[in-house]
Amino acid sequence: MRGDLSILRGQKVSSLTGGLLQTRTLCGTPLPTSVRIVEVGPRDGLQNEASVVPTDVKIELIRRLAAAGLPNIEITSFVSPKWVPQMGDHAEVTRRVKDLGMDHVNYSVLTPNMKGFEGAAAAGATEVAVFAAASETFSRTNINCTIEESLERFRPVLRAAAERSIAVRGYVSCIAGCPYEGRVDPAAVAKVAKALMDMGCYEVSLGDTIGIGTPGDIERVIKEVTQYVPVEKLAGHFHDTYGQALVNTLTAVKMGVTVIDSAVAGLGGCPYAKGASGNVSTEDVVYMLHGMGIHTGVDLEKVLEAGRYITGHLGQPTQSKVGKALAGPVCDMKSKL
Ligand SMILES: CC(C)(COP(=O)([O-])OP(=O)([O-])OC[C@H]1O[C@@H](n2cnc3c(N)ncnc32)[C@H](O)[C@@H]1OP(=O)([O-])[O-])[C@@H](O)C(=O)NCCC(=O)NCCSC(=O)C[C@@](C)(O)CC(=O)[O-]
Repeated sequence: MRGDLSILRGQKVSSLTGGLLQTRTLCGTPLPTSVRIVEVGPRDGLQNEASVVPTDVKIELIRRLAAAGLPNIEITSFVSPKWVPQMGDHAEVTRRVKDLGMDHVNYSVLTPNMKGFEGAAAAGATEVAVFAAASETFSRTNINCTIEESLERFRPVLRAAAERSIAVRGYVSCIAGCPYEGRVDPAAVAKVAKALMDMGCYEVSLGDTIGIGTPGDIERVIKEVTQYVPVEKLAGHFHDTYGQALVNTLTAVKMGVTVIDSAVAGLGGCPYAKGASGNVSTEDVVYMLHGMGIHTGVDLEKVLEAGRYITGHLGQPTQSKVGKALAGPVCDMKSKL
């Protein structure tokens, strides 16, 4: 028997963009009224799985996430199938989401260079994401070029995207630490974030790729980055390797970040950051935000169902604390709350 989630349902936001009107507080800190969640499970979640998930399963997962009200879903990446075979069906996934009839959703795909962008555009992508890093060694390991070279590769992508009215999001990886270089200077993060904004990204997601940062680190990085990029243009992307992802999410939200990346069932990881665990789970983020009266427009029960669907397929337990709690005896307590 599952707990009664009815009090969490139906918290629709009138606008699916991040809320700027701050009416709630936490320990005296104003909080946003709404947060936009970017679901990265189908891409970040499945790129690191040992086996390649069948395209039909990916499409069904995306359908369920869209039906849960998630406004943004990152569905795949147009990278080399030799490097990341798990995303080798990128063109088919991109084409098939259009048949789902979920017009309220922005579907985005990763594109590291013009070859990726051309493939994405040919498959009908309407939003792409370019991804850089704040660490040289991670950049070389992940995308086989220096940070500067990666930015040079992105410029024509941004130009071509503008010509075709395709929106471009930017990522900066390793904002708190690098698996090869250790601690990363917030100034290095700010430099890359500013470069991505200057070339036309509509938003930059700050990725704690290896989940090593604590709230103090996240505060320092956001303070540094917001000297150059307005906080409304930032998203937080936190992995949970050290159990800090949810508290780092809260730290970002308290600092005014109103866009949070998360993955259903806490799936995720980067093939070039071995040992890093999944993203903060969408279920846990939605539970926390709704509990604080912050709207997301997401139906928690439906995300939980999507989580059960994909973990059932993968034969793995969910990494979502809420998912685990509601599958166990705690659910009886929850229904009495
Ligand atoms: C970036 C490349 C492609 C450069 O790879 P490369 O080998 O340097 O590229 P190249 O230009 O030298 O070309 C070599 C071969 O790759 C092909 N190629 C070239 N570009 C593409 C492309 N776009 N799509 C498909 N194929 C491509 C190209 O056609 C050629 O094919 P060949 O002649 O050998 O048959 C490669 O390094 C790669 O695919 N890397 C994988 C990167 C990746 O997917 N990483 C995981 C996602 S990032 C992440 O998870 C972090 C994030 C975003 O979540 C945020 C966070 O948590 O921090």
